[in-house]
Amino acid sequence: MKGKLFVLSGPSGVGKGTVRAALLKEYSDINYSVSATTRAKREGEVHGREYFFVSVEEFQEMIKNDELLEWAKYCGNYYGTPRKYVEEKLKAGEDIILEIEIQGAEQIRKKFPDGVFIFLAPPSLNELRLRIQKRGTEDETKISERLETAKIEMEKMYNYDYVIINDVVENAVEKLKSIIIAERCRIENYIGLKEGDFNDG
Ligand SMILES: Nc1nc2c(ncn2[C@@H]2O[C@H](COP(=O)(O)OP(=O)(O)O)[C@@H](O)[C@H]2O)c(=O)[nH]1
Ligand SMILES: Nc1ncnc2c1ncn2[C@@H]1O[C@H](COP(=O)(O)OP(=O)(O)O)[C@@H](O)[C@H]1O
Repeated sequence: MKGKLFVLSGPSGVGKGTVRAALLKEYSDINYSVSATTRAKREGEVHGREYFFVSVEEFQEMIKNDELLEWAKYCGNYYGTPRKYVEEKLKAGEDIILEIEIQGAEQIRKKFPDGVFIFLAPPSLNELRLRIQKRGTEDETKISERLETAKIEMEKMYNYDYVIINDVVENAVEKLKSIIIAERCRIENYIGLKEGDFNDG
């Protein structure tokens, strides 16, 4: 069985990282694709764990060499998904989750129409501002920029397969798990398999 591609998207500060980390604690059989970025490393971030932190030149080289499945410029920095890891895992029958912004998700949708696209939405824009402020990783100018971007991003919600409103983290994680369980049970996954091939417990 080919692996499934899950794409978690939504505005900055909505809680994608928080929800994804909680999911991965429980679902060790989902692989997280670490992105490349040109943005400055935040305190506590580790190269190869949160991101592969690269220079603009290195990022452009990756684009040129077709090493990225998708990439986007977001609030002044480049972000992209390394192709090799994702392709290898899917081919090996393992599931992958991408946590990316909206423009990147649109590119992935074109390349992987069978992917599962999940939009994480804030309870309100005001709550979104509070979350970004509380996280304390951006100054006021950057926060305003992200909030302006968020307004445009919210309009894209209807292009997704699922919407999860991240009111309480535990509830959002439960919903994400339910989506993953349901998607793994789809009849399409079993077409062409023989009884002896059923191995998902
Ligand atoms: N298109 C794309 N977006 C990404 C990728 N990696 C991260 N992002 C998104 O880029 C945006 C900014 O990320 P970041 O600077 O880490 O801020 P944060 O998500 O608010 O913590 C977020 O919406 C991320 O989900 C990627 O590989 N491709
Ligand atoms: N459901 C929630 N309720 C309250 N705060 C949350 C919730 N989900 C995430 N947060 C907080 O909001 C901030 C942004 O979350 P984060 O996961 O970094 O968002 P993103 O990855 O989408 O930018 C963090 O400080 C996080 O602890």
